[in-house]
Amino acid sequence: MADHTISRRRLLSTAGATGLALGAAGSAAGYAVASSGSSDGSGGAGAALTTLGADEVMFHGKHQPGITTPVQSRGHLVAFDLAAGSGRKEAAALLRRWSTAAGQLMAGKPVDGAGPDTDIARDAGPSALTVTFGFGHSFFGRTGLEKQRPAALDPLPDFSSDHLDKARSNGDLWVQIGANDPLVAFHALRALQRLARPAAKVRWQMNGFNRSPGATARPMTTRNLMGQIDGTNNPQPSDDDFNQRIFVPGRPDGTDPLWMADGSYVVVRRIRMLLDDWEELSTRAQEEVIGRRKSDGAPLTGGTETTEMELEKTVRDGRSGRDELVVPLNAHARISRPDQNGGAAMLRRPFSYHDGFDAKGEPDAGLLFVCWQANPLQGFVPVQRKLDRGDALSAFIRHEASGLFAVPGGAAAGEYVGQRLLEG
Ligand SMILES: C=CC1=C(C)c2cc3[nH]c(cc4nc(cc5[nH]c(cc1n2)c(C)c5CCC(=O)O)C(CCC(=O)O)=C4C)c(C)c3C=C
Ligand SMILES: [Fe+2]
Repeated sequence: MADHTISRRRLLSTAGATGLALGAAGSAAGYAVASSGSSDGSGGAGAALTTLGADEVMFHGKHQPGITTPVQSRGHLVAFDLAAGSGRKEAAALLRRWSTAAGQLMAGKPVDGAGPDTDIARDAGPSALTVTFGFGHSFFGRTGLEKQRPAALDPLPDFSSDHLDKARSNGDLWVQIGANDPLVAFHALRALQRLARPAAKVRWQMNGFNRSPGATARPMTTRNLMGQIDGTNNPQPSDDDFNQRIFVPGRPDGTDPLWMADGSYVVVRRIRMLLDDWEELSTRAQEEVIGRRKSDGAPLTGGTETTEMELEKTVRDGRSGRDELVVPLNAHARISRPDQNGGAAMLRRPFSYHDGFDAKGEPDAGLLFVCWQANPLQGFVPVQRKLDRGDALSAFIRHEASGLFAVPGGAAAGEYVGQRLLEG
């Protein structure tokens, strides 16, 4: 996380009054320093860009950006299919174009690979933009690279509660864009879509959001559209087994092909929330569905958000006179735990979405569930199998689209993402 992010705020503040360094940083980054004077103290001529626009994430690195990067307030998930006649050569050229553009975009620079820059992000800083690329199962057949297809990309099993739309699922290539500014995010989306031509075209696209940084008095875990604090018990980079759980080893042990070194597998699910039904429940009933308090995310057994859940704690039920578990057996946060799933764990990094209201007036809204793991068979799959069988939350959600993608390690300077696969 920290190794990817440098704060331009810090860069600009240490540049001090020299002007030269500030100007150099500003022009190298391709964003303008505010030039309009103001008499109300809100920012005068030459005021530095010191808000969240200045945050920059590095494109080159061991892992691709957008995995351990703090989740941004705006996200675009896009799948592309290679065009008829496009094979390995065209795919390699596309990944090269995309990687060059991603590096420019993440540095806040204009992109000119598909004609002049659109100017959509002009005046803005990089705003913590990240661009992440992945390969779907179908990519390998299209490019004659079947032998390089990881076993971990085998299609996910069917789950009994699935209502999947095939047209909005899977795809040859996957791109995740995240930024803390909607114009910066759309600028990247448009640039990458233009650069895809004529090799590939959009198969599906989903737009998501999270809370804006600075919207709360202190940094907090974000809330989802059911109003719950969501993300509390994610694996932390400081955990001893974090890398082992989330990333393919730097020297794959034979389970994964070499080109997946330092990569990860991402499962993407568009999960609609049945909000009209959910909002009929009392707060207490909603809390029992999850097993945590809505107000502060603490387990129902007490404490604060980070207090360990007491799975065996009981309370005497006034009506039946029996001792009942405080956290019900089918509570979502109980049954999704690693210790209830043979150690299976994943890094959840979702965006909320809202695509308007349907003919019945119900919101088409929910979670673009994005989770990362070294192996989906030791992450998403066993947990979703368990949830599919008996999650109290199931009555209030519907899985509508699904994707599984292999996300290779980060590109070194001068390299493009996937080069070891496409030129190996
Ligand atoms: C298969 C994996 C999971 C799906 C699909 C999923 C959907 C989903 N989850 C919420 C809300 C919450 N989930 C919480 C915890 C949690 N969820 C999963 C997995 C899936 N969730 C895991 C592994 C965990 C962590 C369990 C643990 O170790 O404690 C929580 C509690 C707070 C937290 O830890 O984040 C909430 C709230 C929704 C709304 C949803 C689908 C729309
Ligand atoms: Fe969950």
